[in-house]
Amino acid sequence: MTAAAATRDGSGTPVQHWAAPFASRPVDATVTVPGSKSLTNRYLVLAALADGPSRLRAPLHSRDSALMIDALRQLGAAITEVAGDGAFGPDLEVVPLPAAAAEPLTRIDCGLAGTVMRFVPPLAALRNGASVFDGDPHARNRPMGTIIEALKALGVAVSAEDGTAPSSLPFTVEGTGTVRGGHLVIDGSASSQFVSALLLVGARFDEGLHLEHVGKPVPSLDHINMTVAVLRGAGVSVDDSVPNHWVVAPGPIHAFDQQIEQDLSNAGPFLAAALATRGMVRIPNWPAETQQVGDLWRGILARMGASVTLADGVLTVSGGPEIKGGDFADTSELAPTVAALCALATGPSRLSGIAHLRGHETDRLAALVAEINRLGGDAEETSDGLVIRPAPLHGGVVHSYADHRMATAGAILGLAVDGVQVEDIATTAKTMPDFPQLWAGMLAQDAAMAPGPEGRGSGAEH
Ligand SMILES: O=C(O)C1=C[C@@H](OP(=O)(O)O)[C@@H](O)[C@H](O)C1
Ligand SMILES: C=C(OP(=O)(O)O)C(=O)O
Repeated sequence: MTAAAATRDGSGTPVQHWAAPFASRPVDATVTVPGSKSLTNRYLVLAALADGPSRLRAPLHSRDSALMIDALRQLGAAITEVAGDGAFGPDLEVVPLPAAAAEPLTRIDCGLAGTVMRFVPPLAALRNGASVFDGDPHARNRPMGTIIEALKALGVAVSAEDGTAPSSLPFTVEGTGTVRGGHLVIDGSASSQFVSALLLVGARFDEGLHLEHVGKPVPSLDHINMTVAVLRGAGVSVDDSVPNHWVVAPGPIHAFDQQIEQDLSNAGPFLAAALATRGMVRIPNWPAETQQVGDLWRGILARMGASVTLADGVLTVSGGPEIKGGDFADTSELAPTVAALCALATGPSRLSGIAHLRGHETDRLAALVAEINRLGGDAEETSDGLVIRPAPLHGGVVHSYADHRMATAGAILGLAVDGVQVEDIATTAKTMPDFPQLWAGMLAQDAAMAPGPEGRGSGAEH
């Protein structure tokens, strides 16, 4: 690792800084990124509930997928790594959860993974035993009330160790092996993952599930559409024809053999590098059709002034003479990357429809404002997003708040602003353990990185 400096975190532990490579010339690179977090963790859950053994080809191997694998193993699934063709690690074979015999208490570590803390508790309700859920310190701040209340409304006991009614981690799910299901009303406005979590298991409820959302709009609808698509692919009948209603018929979830698409959201920082350096980045194997929110990059980056083409499965993005600001609504998990580009834009930008980012890995709206402004930028929070105006940026430390997307946002800024250091780049392991190496590899293809006073240009952490 190129450790330019270190500060200490709240417990006094030194936190290393990563000297973000500064690009003295345009990048010109072809990049492949690891498998999709959202697809990997959905297919792992479905495989654990399926009617036979399943295989995931080219899945993501990262902290979030490892947490999901561990959680499903705790619940009784057998998951083994088998050699495959993926460039980023082995395939996975999954033997589903056994039928519900009485099982001893188990503990599930959710880390900071929203997919684990939201998707696994409903599964634990189908287990005949108690499961204790907890996670990283910040995980205890993430919204969980909707899933806890949903389970209780379904007749599943959820308790806290001190006997109080929990509204966040930690809590215990007292599974009995079966859930009746039926009509369930929730408020899914704090996270689409509440809806996805319940839909993923709904077919295994005795009466299936008619899920109804009431309240402010559910965010990140692309992720719910992804859930519906993977369920249908496994033979589950889902009716989503009425807005805010999803009807999952009871029945088997069929075992599958599934290739996992690369993570198009994580392709974002690399595509952003084309704009930040006025260069060109190509991503092969871009799916022709996908439910991933990252497919929105094609429109977003074009509106920011890039030339974007998708031909023969290769997405090519070329940066223009300037990065254009604009209005960007409902960018979901893409927002930190969009915000980093907006901080480099020549005109003002407004990001909206992302109030729920306050409940992500960190309060992303506050974190983006603090870190962009720390580098001399001009960002402010609105009720449901951000306003970012052009301002000359200077070097400094970008804090990552244990948030992988804050760290990669810092890397993007560092391409265009000399002297940026990113605190705790290793936090990118949440969804992309190889990020420092992939970033360095992208830049090495250009072989024109500016050597700087603190070892600029190596970029990789070892
Ligand atoms: O279901 C999923 O895989 C995800 C849903 C979204 O959550 P929110 O609806 O909380 O934004 C997204 O931001 C997250 O990164 C992944
Ligand atoms: C919000 C995110 O993650 P999680 O799945 O933990 O909610 C994210 O990856 O941007």
